[in-house]
Amino acid sequence: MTSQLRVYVPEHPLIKHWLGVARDRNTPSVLFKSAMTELGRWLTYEASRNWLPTEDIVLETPLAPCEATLINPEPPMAIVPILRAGLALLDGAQTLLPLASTYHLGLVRNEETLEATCYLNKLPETIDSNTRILILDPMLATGGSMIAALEALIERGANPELFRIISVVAAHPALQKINQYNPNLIIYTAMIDPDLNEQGYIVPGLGDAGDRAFGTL
Ligand SMILES: O=P(O)(O)OC[C@H]1O[C@H](OP(=O)(O)OP(=O)(O)O)[C@H](O)[C@@H]1O
Ligand SMILES: O=c1cc[nH]c(=O)[nH]1
Ligand SMILES: [Mg+2]
Repeated sequence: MTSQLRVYVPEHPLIKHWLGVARDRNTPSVLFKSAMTELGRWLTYEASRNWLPTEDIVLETPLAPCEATLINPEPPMAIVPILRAGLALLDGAQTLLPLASTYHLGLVRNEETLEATCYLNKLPETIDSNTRILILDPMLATGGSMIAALEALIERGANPELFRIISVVAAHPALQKINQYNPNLIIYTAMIDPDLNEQGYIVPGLGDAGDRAFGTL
């Protein structure tokens, strides 16, 4: 059996609500940023369900011994926001993963060729292959930026089986390209949109997520 990219679109009213707010062209930048924070929070919540390491222990309540399951703080964990737009998801993700290191990766698409280039790389030179890595980028359009990020992580030793990708709108062309690159990856997104326009923007999408989050339209 050949493997296939797993793309989860959680059915949650809060995710639908904040996606609607983010898509609306009349949403001002400050509210757009709040919507992204909330989407970062709830998509991370969904993605962490079968991903966070736990340990079973026995503790003492005030009354008796009791079995409990706690988060195991030992295995390394990292969040990689893809700047700029991925930064808008970071606050929400960090509230759920306070022990994770944050490695910033700045990528920008050339507006004509749609090729991504890296202008900031705060990844460590080597990454422990046991590191769970949450990659944040709200927009998966052609998929070029995400693949550049995946390559940078994998060449430093990270294990893609421990990655979770968080996006807000994922377009079919990006999903096809990521599936070709590595069909074992797992993506959590608020929505899958069908296509891109001639400028490489997702339609209907939500516009330029970086510009909307940081008020640079
Ligand atoms: O799938 P792709 O075709 O690569 O497009 C998606 C990328 O484009 C946007 O970044 P942009 O280059 O606009 O930078 P910004 O986040 O700083 O606005 C977006 O935030 C993604 O990183
Ligand atoms: O629709 C798109 C595509 C790429 N980047 C964005 O911010 N929006
Ligand atoms: Mg942008």
